[in-house]
Amino acid sequence: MIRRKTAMHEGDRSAPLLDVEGLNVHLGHGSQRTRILNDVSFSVAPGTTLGIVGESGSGKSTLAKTIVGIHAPHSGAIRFRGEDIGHRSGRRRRGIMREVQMIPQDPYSSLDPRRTIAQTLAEAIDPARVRVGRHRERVDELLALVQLDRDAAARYPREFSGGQRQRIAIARALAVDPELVIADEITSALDLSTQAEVLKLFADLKKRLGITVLFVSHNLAVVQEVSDSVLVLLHGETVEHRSAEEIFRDPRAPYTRLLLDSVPGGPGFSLDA
Ligand SMILES: Nc1ncnc2c1ncn2[C@@H]1O[C@H](COP(=O)(O)OP(=O)(O)OP(=O)(O)O)[C@@H](O)[C@H]1O
Repeated sequence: MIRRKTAMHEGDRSAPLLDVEGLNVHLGHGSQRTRILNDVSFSVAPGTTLGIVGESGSGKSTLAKTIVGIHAPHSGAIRFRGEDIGHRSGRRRRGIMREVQMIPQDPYSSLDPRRTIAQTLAEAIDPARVRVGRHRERVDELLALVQLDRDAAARYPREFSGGQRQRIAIARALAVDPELVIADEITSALDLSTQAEVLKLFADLKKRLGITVLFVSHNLAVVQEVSDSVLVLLHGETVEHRSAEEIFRDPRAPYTRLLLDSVPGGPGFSLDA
């Protein structure tokens, strides 16, 4: 059964689920090694969404990948439910990582073309929570959650459109009942009307399941639709980090204003579109 996450945090709603402090990340090798993230700090309360915005190359994906353990921090802390996971490795880190799921950017390359949707989803299901005999039931439940028919289970990724594939990628991320979902540019590979559909689904799921989300996008208008607070990155540094309402009503940094001005059709991308 899909749980509603916020119920788990009734007792400590004020404690952040994710708390990043003074994060520095260096990438590359030898003399090519450069600082990609510089002293980045933020925290995310359970059940809320932090939008992370910035132009291409600002370090958004590096931040997401460092949180899920693909890159190691040079210094600083990444606390998940109070435990510093940034420098952890091995079983404990893998255990925590099941609770943090990333939805990748490109639904065309993120699904294994040789596996049916049922196989892809069943593989992601947590064996500790769902008995093998109940996998099919759980696959159906996940498909329903992302509004796909049951018969999608027996089909292969090539039989689906980009938007449908991204729904499947969302279902796969939700298969383990994660506490934190990192959505990395989940709509950027889709056309405009499909973007709106996937965003609407994602926003509904977020509300229904009470999951905590890091929503990464270069598009401030998209971020506005789904975020409670926003972190604006430029060249790996924090430009602005405030509530979404404040940032959109009164952007302080010139760079944030620039991002808002560059939104096609002006700010206010609507999920009702
Ligand atoms: N593995 C790596 N080794 C060296 N430099 C890297 C590596 N990955 C990313 N970079 C550099 O880090 C900077 C930030 O890249 P990153 O992908 O995090 O930005 P982004 O904001 O997510 O942009 P995009 O939306 O284009 O992915 C870029 O200058 C990029 O060239």
